[in-house]
Amino acid sequence: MTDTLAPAGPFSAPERDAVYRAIKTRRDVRSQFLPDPVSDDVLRRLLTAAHHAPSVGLMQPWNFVVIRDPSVKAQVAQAFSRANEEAAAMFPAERRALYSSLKLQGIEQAPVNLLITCDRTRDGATGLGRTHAPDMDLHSTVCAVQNLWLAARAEGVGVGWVSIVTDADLRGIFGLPDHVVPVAYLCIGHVAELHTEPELQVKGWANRLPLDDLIFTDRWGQH
Ligand SMILES: Cc1cc2c(cc1C)N(C[C@H](O)[C@H](O)[C@H](O)COP(=O)(O)O)c1[nH]c(=O)[nH]c(=O)c1N2
Repeated sequence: MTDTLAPAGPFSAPERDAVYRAIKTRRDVRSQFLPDPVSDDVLRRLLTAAHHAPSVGLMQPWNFVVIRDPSVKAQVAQAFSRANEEAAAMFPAERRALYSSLKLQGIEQAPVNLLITCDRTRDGATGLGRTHAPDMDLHSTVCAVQNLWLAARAEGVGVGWVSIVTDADLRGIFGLPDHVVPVAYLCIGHVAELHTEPELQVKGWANRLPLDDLIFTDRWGQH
């Protein structure tokens, strides 16, 4: 392949603002999905964004299972309900009521669901960059999720990540072979409004931590 270099200076101010706007106004969506269909063109752009994520050794371990069939969504919704009941029981009583009041998925409301998987064998047992860090394929797949999530914000499309479901249920519903790991189950649909702060913050579950508390210098724990 011919090697070409492209200019790599900073974006123009409006372009830069747009990138930071997508980052800051992206939200996890559970309730705001509109019923409008997500066109094949939009979905293709989102999947293209995901597919341009960095990956260890250029492994590209992801696959994208696009789900529109209501009967498949219903199976995932049932799996969520089972796991969510178990989850609620794990919290101390004073947190349990708040937990149970939270809406934590939009599986059946969202027109499209997407399962993003990681094929752990795509690059052999030890691809470049995984010889001593075998989980880098999973981390790469998460990079793809985040690319999609930000691209979706720019498209006016909301994304909600549902992880309150067992791997075993996802494996069974989607027929995943053993070497394929379910990484992200996403609910996707157009949105007209988004919370300006994380919904879990609005509802009193958790707060964004001060950035300066999280920055260390030269050594973990050293401010
Ligand atoms: C790996 C992973 C897994 C989940 C999530 C996120 C991520 C990164 N989030 C969304 C999460 O609650 C949300 O990102 C934070 O509360 C911050 O809010 P915003 O994303 O900024 O709106 C999430 N939300 C939810 O309602 N049900 C869920 O099962 C999950 N699971």
